[in-house]
Amino acid sequence: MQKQQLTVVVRVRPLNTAEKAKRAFQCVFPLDKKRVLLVDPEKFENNILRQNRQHERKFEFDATFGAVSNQEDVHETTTGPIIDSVVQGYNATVFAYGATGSGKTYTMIGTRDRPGLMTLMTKALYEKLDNQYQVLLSYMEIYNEIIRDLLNPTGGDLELLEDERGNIRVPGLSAVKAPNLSKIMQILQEGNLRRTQEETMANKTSSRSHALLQVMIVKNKALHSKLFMIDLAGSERASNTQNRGIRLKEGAAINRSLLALGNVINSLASKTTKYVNYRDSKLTRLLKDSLGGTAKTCMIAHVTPSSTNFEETYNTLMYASRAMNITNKPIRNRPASADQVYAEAMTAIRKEMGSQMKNSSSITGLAARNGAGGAGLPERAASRSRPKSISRNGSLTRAPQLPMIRGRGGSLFTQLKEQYMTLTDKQKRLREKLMAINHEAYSFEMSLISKNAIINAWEKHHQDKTTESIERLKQDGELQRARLVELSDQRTKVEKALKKGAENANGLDSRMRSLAATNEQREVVKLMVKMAEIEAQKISALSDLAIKGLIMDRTDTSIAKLQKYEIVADKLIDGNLDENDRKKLEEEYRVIKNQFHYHLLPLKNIQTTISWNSMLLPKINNNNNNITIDERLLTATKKKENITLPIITNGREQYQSSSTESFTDDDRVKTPITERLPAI
Ligand SMILES: Nc1ncnc2c1ncn2[C@@H]1O[C@H](COP(=O)(O)OP(=O)(O)OP(=O)(O)O)[C@@H](O)[C@H]1O
Repeated sequence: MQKQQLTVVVRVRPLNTAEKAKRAFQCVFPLDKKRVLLVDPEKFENNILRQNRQHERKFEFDATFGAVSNQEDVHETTTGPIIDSVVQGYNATVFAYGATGSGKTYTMIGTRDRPGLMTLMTKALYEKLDNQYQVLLSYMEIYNEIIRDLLNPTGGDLELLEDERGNIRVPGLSAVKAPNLSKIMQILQEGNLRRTQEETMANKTSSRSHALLQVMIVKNKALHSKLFMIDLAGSERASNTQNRGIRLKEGAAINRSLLALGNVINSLASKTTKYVNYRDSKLTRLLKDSLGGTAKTCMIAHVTPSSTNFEETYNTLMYASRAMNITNKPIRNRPASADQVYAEAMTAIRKEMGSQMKNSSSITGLAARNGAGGAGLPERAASRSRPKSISRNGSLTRAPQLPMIRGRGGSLFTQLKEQYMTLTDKQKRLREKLMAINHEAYSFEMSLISKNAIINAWEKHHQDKTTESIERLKQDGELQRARLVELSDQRTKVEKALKKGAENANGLDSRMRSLAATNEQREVVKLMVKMAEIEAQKISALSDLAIKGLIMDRTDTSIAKLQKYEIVADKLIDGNLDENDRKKLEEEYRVIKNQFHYHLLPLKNIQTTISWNSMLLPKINNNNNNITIDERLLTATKKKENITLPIITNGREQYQSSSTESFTDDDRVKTPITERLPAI
């Protein structure tokens, strides 16, 4: 188990009293150390939907734990070996997956009497590290794609940044030393109380967010290794189609991150995929340097044994079992992705080209043996010895001319072909790099536009005052600006290399065309050029998609900000507040209100923002360097921007008439929202 990169284990918790009261019975049975048996409780019922499903199914994992296994058993078998890797300097991630009430929090956090893996693993780390190492703990949650510090609840929403070495950072996230076990337990318990929770049918205190404990091991002031221990949100929420409103949004966010996590694990386990897309969710972006590479990953899938939860259990075991299959047979079981289809097509075409080239060289060889076009043979000699054949009208004619690749000319064509293919691969890698740079830069640009607008609006009206959130916006803005400068440099370099590569490819293309002596060779050249073009188009399309994804993220965040704004407005209206509290709340209200409005600005500005994609597909994109956003997206954005925000006057919420709201975007930047707010 130690050598694998991805370990998948399953834990089945005991049947609880509520389940027993409902006369639920056990439908999952651990068979031995690795296998579990799932029995369909509706076995004897005549359910048409289940007729084709197996009634009993065995699943095999790296380990299984039943009701009699305790926290130490799980730790010793599963996560204990991971600690050794972390001590050696490798990053690692352990995550608990499963439906609500299946025991994820119990395994990861546990109780005071039965501490979970977060405590046991941290304790094991302490025992193995000497005093030249420092251990720092951070505890955060991701709820609806928003990161919050669970150790500092007043810290607001946190951003994700990636430095030039690819290290992921969350500026503003607190990191504390935890000298002993009871302190770790205290941190976890307190943090957990701050987690977004809600009562579900299966669990009174169900966690609706992903909770991440990050343990950083520092040696000589440098990061030695990083360990993530994650209690994921319940997977059932992701698949519940009855959800509406907040639950629907919550489900969509959970679904998205669990799907993204699954995709990342798929790609990492595949031997053929070079590009791993971490960007689809905050969760995977955050884990970028702790999943993959030499990092160890362990998934602990959780199920309840209860017959009443059969569907969830079935889904969880299938998810875990897919992860297992990937580990054992990486290529065969991997779902076909666009990349894989492309890679396979490329291999097929290469093979085809290879055999075509072999044919042509064997013909050439024959021709050479016959003296036709043989090295050093004069053309006349070659034509003299051409074989003759009988024409339809019976007269003797010259046989069709054999390929005329002369000696060294034939091998030169092959060499050029090889060079062209190597260059195509190199261009592909450069384009992928450029795509990643574009994506990161674009998200920073959007974020900076709104940050600047909020700060300007604030400063115009409160020159002498500042708030914590404004300070944080400024600090984050500085970091983002610095990163943008770096990205811009990187982009210039990559673009230069791409341009040079394109020139070389053109040169090779013309030389190959002039050397191609047969239809087959001309066909090969055409195919290779076409393939290179398709490759460029594919990456360009992927890049546009990724940027559209960013825009969607942004609208999602704006909705979350609107919800926050509503909460503060409600407090202002309802609360029996004293003067101090009211003042504080009003300030917060203004900042959030500005945040909501200005957050949407970049979505409109985007049409005039120069695309960072210019070099991804020069031939097609050169005439139109702007990102084209599809109409639907713009209409959706417009609709959201037209939301009229209420004004709080004397503790009452009032809506402006539509005429006062009819300002242009430029007005909006110049005239901050605070200016249009009457004094409260
Ligand atoms: N292995 C176990 N042994 C004993 N009790 C357990 C075990 N696993 C879970 N439980 C109990 O089952 C209940 C639900 O567990 P828990 O809160 O850990 O579920 P969860 O998967 O984290 O749920 P949610 O996703 O809703 O947060 C808790 O009361 C917990 O103490």
